[in-house]
Amino acid sequence: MQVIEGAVKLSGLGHRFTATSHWLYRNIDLSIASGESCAITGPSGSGKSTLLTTIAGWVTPTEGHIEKSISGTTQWVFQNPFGVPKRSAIDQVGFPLIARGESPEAADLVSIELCELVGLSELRDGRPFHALSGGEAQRLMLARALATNPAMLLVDEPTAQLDRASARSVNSAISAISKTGTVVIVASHDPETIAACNQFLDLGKRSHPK
Ligand SMILES: Nc1ncnc2c1ncn2[C@@H]1O[C@H](COP(=O)(O)OP(=O)(O)OP(=O)(O)O)[C@@H](O)[C@H]1O
Repeated sequence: MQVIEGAVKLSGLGHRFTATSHWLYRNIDLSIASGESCAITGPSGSGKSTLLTTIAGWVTPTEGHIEKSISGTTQWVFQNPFGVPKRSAIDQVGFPLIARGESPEAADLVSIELCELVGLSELRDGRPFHALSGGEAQRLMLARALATNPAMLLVDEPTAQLDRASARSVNSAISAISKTGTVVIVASHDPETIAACNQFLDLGKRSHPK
């Protein structure tokens, strides 16, 4: 896979939804280089998803700024895997490539390579999406997000619905993905996801100045 150079840098980032509401977070300085991963952790309501959407560019921060010296798309992977139940799992990974005009054969080759990266080589057997376990389906979502070679991958609570063994397989996949050169940022409560990342930001351990 192509290695993408650059970084995502947050400087003095702070957010509150209205001028009178409390600050979710302030004074966040963070730099995540291509090939690195960062876990954003903290209790429910501490602002993890808000920070992810701000990094994606969907929410304008109340203060501070975000500099992205990466070129390429941003992809999201959400907590609940979704796919077309009766289509083969491999096909789901290749959809974004076919949508871009790649041939089915070329899309299959990339899909198989990406499935191997996330520990799903066995999906070559053509099994349908509905036959996957929760952990397999979540890793398939990671593979699909990678199909368009994104510069940044945002992942929201990838192991929240999984047992420990499945969660571990997803955490290994996240670790493998960041090594391909994508900036990976994961919102998570899972200590093993946090340990699988190069750095972490704990929103629960920050003060909330007025
Ligand atoms: N658009 C919005 N307008 C006003 N308040 C919002 C908005 N979006 C989120 N909030 C509030 O901001 C706080 C942080 O929400 P957020 O979803 O970022 O937290 P979180 O840490 O991701 O929580 P969880 O772990 O439960 O997913 C919550 O109190 C939420 O209700």
